[in-house]
Amino acid sequence: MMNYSSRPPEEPAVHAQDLTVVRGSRPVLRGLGFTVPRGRITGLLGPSGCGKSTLMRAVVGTQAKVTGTLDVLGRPAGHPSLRTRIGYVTQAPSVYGDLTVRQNLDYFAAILDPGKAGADRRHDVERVLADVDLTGHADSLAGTLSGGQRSRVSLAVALLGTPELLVLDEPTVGLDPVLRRDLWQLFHSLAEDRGATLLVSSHVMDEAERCHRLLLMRAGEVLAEGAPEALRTRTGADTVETAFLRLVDEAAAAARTEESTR
Ligand SMILES: Nc1ncnc2c1ncn2[C@@H]1O[C@H](COP(=O)(O)OP(=O)(O)OP(=O)(O)O)[C@@H](O)[C@H]1O
Repeated sequence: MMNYSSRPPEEPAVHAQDLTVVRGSRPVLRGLGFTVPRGRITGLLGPSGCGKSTLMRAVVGTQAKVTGTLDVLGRPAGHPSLRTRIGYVTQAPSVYGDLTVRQNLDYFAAILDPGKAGADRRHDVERVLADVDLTGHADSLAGTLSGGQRSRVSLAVALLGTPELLVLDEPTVGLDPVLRRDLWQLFHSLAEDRGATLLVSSHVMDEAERCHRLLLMRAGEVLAEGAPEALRTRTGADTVETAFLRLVDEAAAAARTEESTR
């Protein structure tokens, strides 16, 4: 299988220090420090509005008013050389409804690498169709697909360039359990067989166990990072959801102590 990453695995794919993002007039990410290891699936988990999409936008270089350090694949986030090395799938599927699935992929493949020979491009399109299990729908108009199928077309677009880093914003939202399981299997095969790094956001805590590593976020801050098992052990919890709630309580208690000693 194709290997997506040629870098040593010990260098993190993403390294953030004192990362702050202001949206409107308000800081929505405040002094974050974290790493995303290469070749692993890192889950970005936290409640709605805690800043997951903002953090992902900062990583892919589309977010304004970012300060602090944010290095991605060894370059500052947003560096032009990163464009072809990162695949980004937003929450809103970005495909043309009046083109078939294959036409969408042909179109994006041509934009991504205009110089590529037609046969190689067709090979790429067939590969990503198989990856997201849409070969049987290749000639359907994208506009006639279900929401979950359209999301998978967006994911296929992101896979066209064999990116080293895939940033997926809530990719399993609204999918039935079978499709969710299949997508997680694909994520694992991308990481384990091809060496890709995945940063996947979710506000569903039961997806946490499917990740190698977690960044737990709340209100613009990273509460904790580590493997699901380590976070459960550290907090004496049975599930990541309970671990998260204990970490929230711990953070609130620490804030009260700090307040009372001022
Ligand atoms: N365009 C904007 N202008 C100002 N504030 C914004 C804007 N977009 C988002 N925000 C604020 O930034 C904060 C973080 O939003 P963000 O979309 O990153 O959260 P999220 O964790 O991804 O939420 P969800 O899970 O609902 O997608 C929220 O408080 C939100 O209100």
